[in-house]
Amino acid sequence: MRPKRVLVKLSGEALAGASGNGLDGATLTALAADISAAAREGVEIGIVVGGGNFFRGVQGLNKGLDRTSADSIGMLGTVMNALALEHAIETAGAPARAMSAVPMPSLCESYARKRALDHLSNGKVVILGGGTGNPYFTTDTGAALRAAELDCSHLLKATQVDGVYTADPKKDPDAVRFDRLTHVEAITRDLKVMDTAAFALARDAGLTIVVFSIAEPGMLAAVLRGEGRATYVTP
Ligand SMILES: Nc1ncnc2c1ncn2[C@@H]1O[C@H](COP(=O)(O)OP(=O)(O)OP(=O)(O)O)[C@@H](O)[C@H]1O
Ligand SMILES: O=c1ccn([C@@H]2O[C@H](COP(=O)(O)O)[C@@H](O)[C@H]2O)c(=O)[nH]1
Repeated sequence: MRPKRVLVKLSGEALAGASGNGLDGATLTALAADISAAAREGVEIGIVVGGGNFFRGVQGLNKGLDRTSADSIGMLGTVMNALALEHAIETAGAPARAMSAVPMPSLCESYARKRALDHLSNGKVVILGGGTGNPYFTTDTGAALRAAELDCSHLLKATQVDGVYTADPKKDPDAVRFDRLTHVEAITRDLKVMDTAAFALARDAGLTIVVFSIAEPGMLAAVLRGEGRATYVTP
């Protein structure tokens, strides 16, 4: 695979390193170095970053928050991650621009498709915070949406596991890994590595999803070369 433009869904939880919470400096630096190296190979890279290291909306429900407020807090977490990544990627040597789906102009640029496309074609890594900008969604769905509207050929899910399994491999030691499957199989088997809305949107947009572990250094560049351990979800 030598794509022109890709959308990476980067796990928020991965930014926390071993602590599992917030931002870990060494982890952020290592991820930024990988992203910057991949960008230097000439691929246009958009990133939708998750927020699992700060807050997921469902956690707020246990604290008595209503869903909309809880999701708003979750979206703010993803913008914090986008700002941290923007700085770390620029420090690693690639130009980067954070944009937020929730306008907060004193902190970063608001998301607009044509501006994002301009930044990408000018060689900037574009980091998209705020998911879709709406409650009741996830950053997986946001990633599928942005991949479709930014004309990306691939949605690369950079996460904590090395592919899609028959069940969550963190919980089920008997889970079996797929090298390849279709969007319809992922939906009908209810595989929770991404939510159903994200799989459905990716299927409708004809996007190939590549699921791989971002914990392994150099994996993003390897996946872009069509190498490395990953599961391919294809139409
Ligand atoms: N069938 C499955 N195959 C692979 N992983 C699965 C499966 N079912 C559940 N998972 C879990 O899904 C996780 C990825 O989902 P999720 O998007 O919630 O986390 P993330 O990538 O860390 O993003 P964030 O932290 O930003 O929310 C994996 O780490 C894995 O534990
Ligand atoms: O479009 C969106 C995207 C995200 N949220 C909220 O943010 C958190 C964190 O995102 P993850 O995808 O779980 O990493 C999510 O749980 C939602 O609460 C949102 O409301 N809308």
